[in-house]
Amino acid sequence: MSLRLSDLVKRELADDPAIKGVTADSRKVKPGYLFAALPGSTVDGRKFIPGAIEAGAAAVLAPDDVGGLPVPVVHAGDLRRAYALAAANFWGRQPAVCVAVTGTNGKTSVATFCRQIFAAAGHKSASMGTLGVTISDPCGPDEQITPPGLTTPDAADVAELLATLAEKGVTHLALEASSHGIDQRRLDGVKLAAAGYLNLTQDHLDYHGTMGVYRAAKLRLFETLLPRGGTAVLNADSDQFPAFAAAATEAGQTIISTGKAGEGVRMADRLLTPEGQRLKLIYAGEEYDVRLPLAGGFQADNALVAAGLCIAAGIDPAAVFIALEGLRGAPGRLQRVGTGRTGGEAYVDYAHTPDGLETVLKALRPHTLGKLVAVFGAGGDRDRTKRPIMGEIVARLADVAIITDDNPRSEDPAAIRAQVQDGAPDAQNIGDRREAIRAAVALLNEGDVLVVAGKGHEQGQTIAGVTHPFDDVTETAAALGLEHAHG
Ligand SMILES: CC(=O)N[C@H]1[C@@H](OP(=O)(O)OP(=O)(O)OC[C@H]2O[C@@H](n3ccc(=O)[nH]c3=O)[C@H](O)[C@@H]2O)O[C@H](CO)[C@@H](O)[C@@H]1O[C@H](C)C(=O)N[C@@H](C)C(=O)N[C@H](CCC(=O)O)C(=O)O
Ligand SMILES: Nc1ncnc2c1ncn2[C@@H]1O[C@H](COP(=O)(O)OP(=O)(O)OP(=O)(O)O)[C@@H](O)[C@H]1O
Ligand SMILES: N[C@H](CCC[C@H](N)C(=O)O)C(=O)O
Ligand SMILES: [Mg+2]
Repeated sequence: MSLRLSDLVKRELADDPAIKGVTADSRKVKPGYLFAALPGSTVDGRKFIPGAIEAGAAAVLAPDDVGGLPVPVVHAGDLRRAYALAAANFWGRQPAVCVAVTGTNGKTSVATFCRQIFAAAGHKSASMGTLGVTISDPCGPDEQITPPGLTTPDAADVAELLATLAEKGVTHLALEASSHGIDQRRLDGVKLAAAGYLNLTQDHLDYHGTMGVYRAAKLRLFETLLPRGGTAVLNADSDQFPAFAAAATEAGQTIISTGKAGEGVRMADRLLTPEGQRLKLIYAGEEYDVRLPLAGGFQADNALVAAGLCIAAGIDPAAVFIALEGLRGAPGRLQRVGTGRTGGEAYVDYAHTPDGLETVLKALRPHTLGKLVAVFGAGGDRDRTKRPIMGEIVARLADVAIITDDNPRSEDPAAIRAQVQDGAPDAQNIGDRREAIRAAVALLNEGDVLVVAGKGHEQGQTIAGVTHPFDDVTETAAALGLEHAHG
């Protein structure tokens, strides 16, 4: 079957060429492609129309009149949405059941939990997000089909990946909806059965400007992306829960609220155990006693949202709660690395926001008989206003704070560290991350706990536009004198 431009943009067209692909990047255009000329945040895609046509573009999607072109031009007010819908129409197939999750922190954890629960219930499943795309086959090993990249990929990549997953027999997909991704319409072509909301705390103000605009981006998942009749799974313990519940109600969705204040999946009790935690959950009047093999109250919050999404996706609730007992944490999220030569435990975690740091340090405190040591930093070319707040939180909640570099990107690393230090005047300041990790490990004794925060699974340190290989787990294990990190 050959698709015409009119099939993609759903309009009657006099000039209706066959379309062979859809992209917003002129460098990816091949003969017969539809090129979407998106005015971006750094360059104006309209600049690349001549190059795209030279490369063989058969049609152009543009925001306004771009003047006499030799190929048909389709205009759209909401161009990014039109681009996402055209890509979805081009690629066609999607896994039968897609669920999405948003929140400042915890999206990757929830997406990987959903993938595991779906697989435990016998479905070929996948997750898409910060860690890339991973498929779980109930009868075989996991398969990673794309490496880590954007949390929510470009709309054409999303459409192609969904078609690839459906082709591979994946029936259940959980995807991360970043605020950038929702705002830039990267998910507008995805047919969602359910959507989850975790929390809204400070991050990304460089992009959104204010918390109100940031919140509006996340609300759009419920206002626009999740259809009427879909299920909204909402963490009732978040202070922003009322706004998300109101949006879901307004949009005609069923709500499953979760957490201590939840009425859908309610956490009636939580007990710390050496293996993780024991949860008493109430769902539809039934009580479930769940041994969650993960540390940290935040992982219980994430597990409940994942459970709600899987129930909304049609999985038998009893099977969902049993599956929680087999969950593995996402790599680099409160991942235990090992024990120091003179005792103490070291963890790698991905906390890179004020609330993430506060949450992980509070989660580790009950496991710390001695001192709590934190190595952390803040990313360059990202929200600057979060830096001193992150410093203040670590200075308050850890016993030893060591500020180091975390992807300074194009910024001066020492200037970023100084901004973090504004909130943590007494913290040590060691720019070189390897040296900072070694200094922290050297402090460890029996009963102490170290968390190396901010990079989690990342495999590189980006300095002045160059990414140098760097892995917190490997570096921490080496500093501990271990050959391999223990899980
Ligand atoms: C600020 C931001 O989100 N930018 C993303 C956005 O870029 P943009 O639309 O502003 O693009 P631009 O660079 O101004 O270019 C405009 C247009 O010209 C096109 N172009 C450009 C050059 C050329 O030669 N030819 C050409 O056609 C581009 O493909 C684009 O369509 O769309 C691009 C394509 O999808 C993304 O690669 C790019 O991500 C940049 C690299 C990025 O770093 N994004 C981060 C901040 C991000 O999106 N993070 C979120 C959140 C993570 C979290 O939750 O913490 C994520 O989902 O990963
Ligand atoms: N529910 C939660 N509440 C607060 N903090 C959390 C929660 N879940 C995870 N965290 C913290 O945030 C870190 C990142 O978790 P995760 O990768 O699951 O979040 P994310 O939303 O996918 O992040 P990103 O925005 O980079 O994609 C964890 O390592 C932990 O420190
Ligand atoms: N998705 C997040 C990841 C931040 C990870 C941290 N290591 C950093 O570089 O700031 C972002 O792009 O803001
Ligand atoms: Mg993520």
